[in-house]
Amino acid sequence: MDTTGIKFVDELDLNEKRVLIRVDFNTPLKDGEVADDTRIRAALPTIVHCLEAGAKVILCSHLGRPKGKVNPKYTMEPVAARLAQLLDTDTLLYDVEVVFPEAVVGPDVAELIADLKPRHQVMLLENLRFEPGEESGDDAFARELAELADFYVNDAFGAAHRAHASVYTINKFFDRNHKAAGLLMRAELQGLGRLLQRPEKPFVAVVGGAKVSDKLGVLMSLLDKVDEILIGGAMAYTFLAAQGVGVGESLVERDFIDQATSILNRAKAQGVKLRLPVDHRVAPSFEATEATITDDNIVPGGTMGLDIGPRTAEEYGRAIARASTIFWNGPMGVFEKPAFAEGTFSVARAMADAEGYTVVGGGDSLAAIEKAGLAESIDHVSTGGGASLELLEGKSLPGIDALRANYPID
Ligand SMILES: Nc1ncnc2c1ncn2[C@@H]1O[C@H](COP(=O)(O)OP(=O)(O)OP(=O)(O)O)[C@@H](O)[C@H]1O
Ligand SMILES: O=C(O)[C@H](O)COP(=O)(O)O
Repeated sequence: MDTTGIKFVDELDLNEKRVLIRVDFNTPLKDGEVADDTRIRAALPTIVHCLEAGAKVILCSHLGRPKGKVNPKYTMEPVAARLAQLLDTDTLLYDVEVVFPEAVVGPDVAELIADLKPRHQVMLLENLRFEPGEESGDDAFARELAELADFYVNDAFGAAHRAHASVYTINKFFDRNHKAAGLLMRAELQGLGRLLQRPEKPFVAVVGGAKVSDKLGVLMSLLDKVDEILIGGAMAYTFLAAQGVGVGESLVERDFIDQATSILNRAKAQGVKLRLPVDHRVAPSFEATEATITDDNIVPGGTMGLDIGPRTAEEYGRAIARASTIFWNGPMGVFEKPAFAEGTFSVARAMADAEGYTVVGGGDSLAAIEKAGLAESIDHVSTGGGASLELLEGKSLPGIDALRANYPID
C-alpha cells in the first residue's frame, strides 16, 4: 500500500497539544456491555503513544448505524467503560481516567477539553453518528470536530472506506504537519499490503460468509492474484446452484447465479483452482441443533447446507498447509451455533498451523479465530471488514487518501 505523503503519529510533537484520534470502536454489544473488545485493544498502542507524548487525548468513533439521531441503544458509554478497564489492565499506564462528555461537539465539550489532564485523562466523545453531518461528510460538522484539537490522527482503519466527516472531510482543516495516520493504521497497511505487493506463491484465499453479492468485487480481483480460492459459507450454494448441483433449501442468491458462473469460467480460464464444498453439514432449518453429513456435494431436498462437511474441511486444510500466503474472510458455516461451527473452526486451526503468511479479515472470521483462542498464531488479524476487502480489491480508501499531503478534499 502506497503511503506517499502520509505522516505517522510518531512523527508529531504532541506535548501539551490537543489531539483528536479517530478510532473504530464499532464493537458488538450484548446486554449493554462490549461483547468483543478486539477493536479497542487494537487502538491502545496509538492512545498510549499519545498519552506518553504528553498530549490531551480526545477519541472519537461511530458505533452501529443510528442514522444521524441520538439513540441510547448506540451510546458510547459501554465502550468508555471497557476502555477504562483496558487502559488499566492492558497497558503499563496507571490511573488514566476516561472522561465521557455525553456529547459529540459543542461548547461543553470544548470546556472539558480545556481542563483535560495530559497523561492522566482520555476523553471519548459520544457516537459520531448521532450527528447527521457525520455520514454526509458535512463541512460544518467536520470543522466543529476539527476545532476541538490541534492535531488529527486517523487510526480507524475499519472506517477508512467511508468518506465521512470524521474520516475524510476533517482532513481539510489540518495541514500536512498537523495530521497523521495512527499505529494501527500503519500495521494494517503493512499487514494487508503484503498481500498486494508480490505475495509469495502459492497464494490461497478462503472466502465464506453469507452473501456472494457482497464479495463479488473481491472475488473478481482475487482471481488476478491467487492460485486457489476455497469457497465456503452460504455463498458456496450460489456457486453450486450455478453448476447445476442440487442445493435443497440452502440460501442461494438467484440474481447472482450468472455472476457466479462468470467467476467460475474466469477462474478456469486463468488457471485458478476454485474449490467448492465436496460435502456438507445439513439440517432442516437454522433452528436445528444437530447436523447430518452428506455423502457428496448434493444437499438433499428439504434440508439446508449450514456448514462445510469433514471431507471439505480436510481438503481445505491441506490447501492452506501447502500455501505460502493465505487470506481468509468469512465463516464456513453458521458458526454461531455449535452444530454448524466445526467447518469454520477447522479452517481457523489450519490457518493457525500454517507455515505461510496468514491474514484474517472480516468481523465474523475474526470472531471465530478469537473464539478458538488462535488469534496469536495468525500473522495479521485485520480489524477491517469492508475496509480490508476494498483495499484488497485495489480500491483507494478515502480515509487514507485524505491523510496525504495536499490531497484535494471535496
Ligand atoms: N451455510 C450458511 N447458511 C446461512 N448462513 C450462513 C452460512 N454460512 C455462514 N452463514 C452466516 O454468514 C454470516 C457471516 O457472513 P458475512 O458475509 O457477514 O461474514 P464476514 O465477512 O466475516 O463478516 P463481516 O461482514 O462482519 O466482516 C454469519 O452470521 C453466518 O452464520
Ligand atoms: O464495522 C465496520 O466494518 C466499520 O466500523 C464500518 O462500519 P459501517 O459499515 O457501519 O460503516
